[in-house]
Amino acid sequence: MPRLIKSAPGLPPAALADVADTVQVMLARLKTGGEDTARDYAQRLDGWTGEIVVPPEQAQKAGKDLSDALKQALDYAHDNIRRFAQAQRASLRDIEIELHPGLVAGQSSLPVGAAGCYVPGGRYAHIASALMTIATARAAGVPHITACAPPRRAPDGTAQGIDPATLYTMHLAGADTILCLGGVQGIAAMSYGLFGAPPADVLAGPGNAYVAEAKRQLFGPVGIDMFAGPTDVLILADATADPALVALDLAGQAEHGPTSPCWLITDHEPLARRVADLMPETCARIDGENGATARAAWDAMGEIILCNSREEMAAESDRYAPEHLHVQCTDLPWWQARLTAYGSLFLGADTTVAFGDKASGPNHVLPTGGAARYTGGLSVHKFLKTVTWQRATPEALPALARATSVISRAEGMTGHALTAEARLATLTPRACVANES
Ligand SMILES: NC(=O)c1ccc[n+]([C@@H]2O[C@H](COP(=O)([O-])OP(=O)(O)OC[C@H]3O[C@@H](n4cnc5c(N)ncnc54)[C@H](O)[C@@H]3O)[C@@H](O)[C@H]2O)c1
Ligand SMILES: [Zn+2]
Repeated sequence: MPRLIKSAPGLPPAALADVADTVQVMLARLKTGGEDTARDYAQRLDGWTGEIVVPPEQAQKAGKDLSDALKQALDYAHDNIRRFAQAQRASLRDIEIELHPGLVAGQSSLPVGAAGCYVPGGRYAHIASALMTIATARAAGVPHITACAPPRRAPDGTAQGIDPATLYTMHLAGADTILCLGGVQGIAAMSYGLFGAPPADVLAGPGNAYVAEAKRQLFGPVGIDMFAGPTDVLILADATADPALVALDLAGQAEHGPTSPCWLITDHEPLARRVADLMPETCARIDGENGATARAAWDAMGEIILCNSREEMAAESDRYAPEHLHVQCTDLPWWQARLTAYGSLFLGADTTVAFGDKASGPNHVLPTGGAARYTGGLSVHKFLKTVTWQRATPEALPALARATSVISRAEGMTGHALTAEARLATLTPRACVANES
């Protein structure tokens, strides 16, 4: 049986009901009040009274004050993320099959007409998120991409436009319309087609509880990538792992926020104890407020689980179904073959989760809170529809129409039977005989 070396006391029950109620009221107001209501929320919640639509020239110009090092890093990350998404798209092949003589059916992947990409920006400037959603929608072939991000606050509290690096990246990744709008009002503007953008068919991108709840409530008339909660990470480490590096990887991801779970599963008790000892000083290595955030997340949400074997470790990991799963053990092929529930897998001590968060290629928008049991992360597939088609010629009709007629009558659906039988009636006796023989 696995044993807890450090347990997670958790947080006081979150006011989730409040978020749901707030979002419901906001969406209803935004639906009727449109752009005026969106502007009103932008002012009230984010202090923003400037233009909502950012012209492409302004987005491009936002790059001029960025350092060359940042622009090169963004180009590197964009190239990896775009090429990974393009390879996903290329892996999808249309199919066509002759099921019977005269009966042909097929399947194609078609992009949605318009995507809405949310780029979060309240606490941090999530520059990489712009690449993850927009470049992926572009690779899927979506003809119109709207992207929104909240205005940032200057140190004196006054609202300014979208963070310049984020804005530049939204343009770089290929957004057609950029809105300076955050939270529920941003999601609603993209979904309802405000400010000149076409209404989104799919909404994608991470965000805080208000953003996630707005997407959840709008789902139905509009598609969403997934419902995302606080980010989480799980590290699997054996006796060969470096405790200092494991502690740093846990603390580094705990920086996301005080509600972000970070778990360590190991079969080596000295490692478990050493990491537990190292965590406070490791969190303190992270500058300023972020160090305190990581420490709060570790204290409330961090867990260390000691298992008796690697089989037990793998089973326990699958039960957690983490968003990010980092294996710092020997025999990586064994782990890759064995593990079945994760958003994205990071194989080996050299492959830190931050690589995937920022620059390596596979998407960082991933299922949280155990949702990796039933879904993977954001990919071109979320912007594509798998549609089917079929064509029947007279040669197929005797068998096909008869089967349809018999099943329809057995179901009591006479109208359906009649439509099938009418096709049989169009056949010349010769065709019928030819097909029956
Ligand atoms: N899993 C991932 O792939 C991933 C990547 C990047 C970011 N994230 C997540 O994105 C989130 C970013 O959150 P954030 O808050 O910093 O930025 P955000 O952009 O998601 O939210 C900011 C907006 O929240 C709205 N808001 C704030 N308080 C409100 C209130 N009381 N009522 C109504 N609306 C309110 C404001 O309109 C503001 O514009 C984090 O939870 C982070 O973990 C996840
Ligand atoms: Zn991260």
